Amino acid sequence: MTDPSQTPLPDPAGDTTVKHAAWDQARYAAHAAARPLPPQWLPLHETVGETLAEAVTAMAPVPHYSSSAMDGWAVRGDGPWEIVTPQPEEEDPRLTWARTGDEPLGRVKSLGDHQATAIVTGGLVPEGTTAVLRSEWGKESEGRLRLGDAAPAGAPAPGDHIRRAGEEAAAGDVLLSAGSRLNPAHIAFAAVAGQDMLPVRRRPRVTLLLTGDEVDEAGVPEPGRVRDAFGPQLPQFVHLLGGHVDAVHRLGDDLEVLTERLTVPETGADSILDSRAQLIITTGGTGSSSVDHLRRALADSGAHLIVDELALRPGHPALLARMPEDGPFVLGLPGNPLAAMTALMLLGGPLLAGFGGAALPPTTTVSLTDAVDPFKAVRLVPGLAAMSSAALGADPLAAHPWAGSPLPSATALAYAGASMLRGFSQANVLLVIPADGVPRGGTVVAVPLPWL
Ligand SMILES: Nc1nc2c(c(=O)[nH]1)N[C@H]1C(S)=C(S)[C@@H](COP(=O)(O)OP(=O)(O)OC[C@H]3O[C@@H](n4cnc5c(N)ncnc54)[C@H](O)[C@@H]3O)O[C@H]1N2
Ligand code: MOO
Repeated sequence: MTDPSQTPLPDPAGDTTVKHAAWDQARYAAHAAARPLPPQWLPLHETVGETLAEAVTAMAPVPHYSSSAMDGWAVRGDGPWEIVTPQPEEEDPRLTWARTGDEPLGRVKSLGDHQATAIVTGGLVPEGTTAVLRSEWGKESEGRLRLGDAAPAGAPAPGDHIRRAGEEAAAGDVLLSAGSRLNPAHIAFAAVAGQDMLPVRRRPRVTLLLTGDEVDEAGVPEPGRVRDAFGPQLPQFVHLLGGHVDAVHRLGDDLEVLTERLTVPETGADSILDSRAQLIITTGGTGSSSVDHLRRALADSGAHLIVDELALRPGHPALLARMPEDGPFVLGLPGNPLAAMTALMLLGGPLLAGFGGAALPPTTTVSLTDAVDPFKAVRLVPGLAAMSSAALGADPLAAHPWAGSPLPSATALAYAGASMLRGFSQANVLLVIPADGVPRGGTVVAVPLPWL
């Protein structure tokens, strides 16, 4: 396999800056920088799509009582059976006294030999019940129940149509494991197992600062202006990576405004140093022109640079910093749209996973359907891989390097310039293409996009 980075990984505890980080150094340093936030308990209906922080166990046996699976009769022993009916609750005279006559009379609590009592699906079976006879197979007359003509020989077999308490799970059984991405089926099962709230990974609060005087929010812009590629999608992209965007500010290109936004003290409803914001993502202004102010604003505010530029294209001016005194992290995404997306994947994804206490998001290995030309630097190229998310985390080369199983194939997509989105719009991975290029059939690392 062609591995473009043989450089040592940074010390996560170090106070150093990784300059010109290789793709894997960037991921590692960003992941190691975040301290996991404590899990958050949410009501069941708010947990779909969230990641379970701890295993979920059954609060009680599932099902928690033995019940009938059919409408019919609970019976004990062989027929014919004497039909018994519910009697008033004699122990409590107030219940008998208050009855109007139409109300149900409680239930038959136990059956003697050759007794039966009517039961509906889901009904609690009386003690001593040996089977449930479904309504189609029984015939009632003069207080007795017999097998009808439709009943097969031997019906009902012992245990027929009884859902036994605990047959699905015992109390304390692990039903869902930590790290599961919760779907509606998980929630339904947790509910019947008696859970009301689930512990999920906390999503760090993210503030977006979108810079650029030339950016329009709608329509087709005049020449010289650009349509905003970030505002409409970055909150959702951040959500897919494990964060929650709760504030978006558009700043234009102004050093003072940017510095103020990065450093306003923790007062006022509009503050971005509000204790809820763990990460500030900026777009644009990472360069060194007269209208690019991010680096200056960070230096003026005493921020520490964790990653200073990436040794690849597009995305090279990206940075990851931290405001002083354990303030928020600052992820500086370049203004070029594809450069911003590659930097978000290499720095933002791992950082947000680290906040959630999750492992570094896996990469995988793919084999290229076509050759890719050399370039002056390592490139991240949008790619379309013939694989599903099920294959992730099970990189065939990493798991079984000796097995020689076929790798998923991937195609490097065209329109992959730093300012372009056409290739990215068709991609499900970012391919790490070494500067030497790759021959047809060559293997490369693929960084899965969160919609793979
Ligand atoms: N002399 C040099 N110039 C540039 C270099 C360099 O090394 N030397 N690097 C180039 C690379 S690579 C990148 S990436 C960009 C970095 O740009 P900035 O982060 O400073 O971003 P801006 O200058 O503000 O904008 C760049 C480009 O992106 C467009 N942009 C900005 N915001 C948006 C948005 N919300 N939606 C769509 N497009 C946006 C902006 O209009 C510019 O076209 O610098 C290169 N230059
Ligand atoms: O590296 Mo720039 O970030 O090519 O787009």
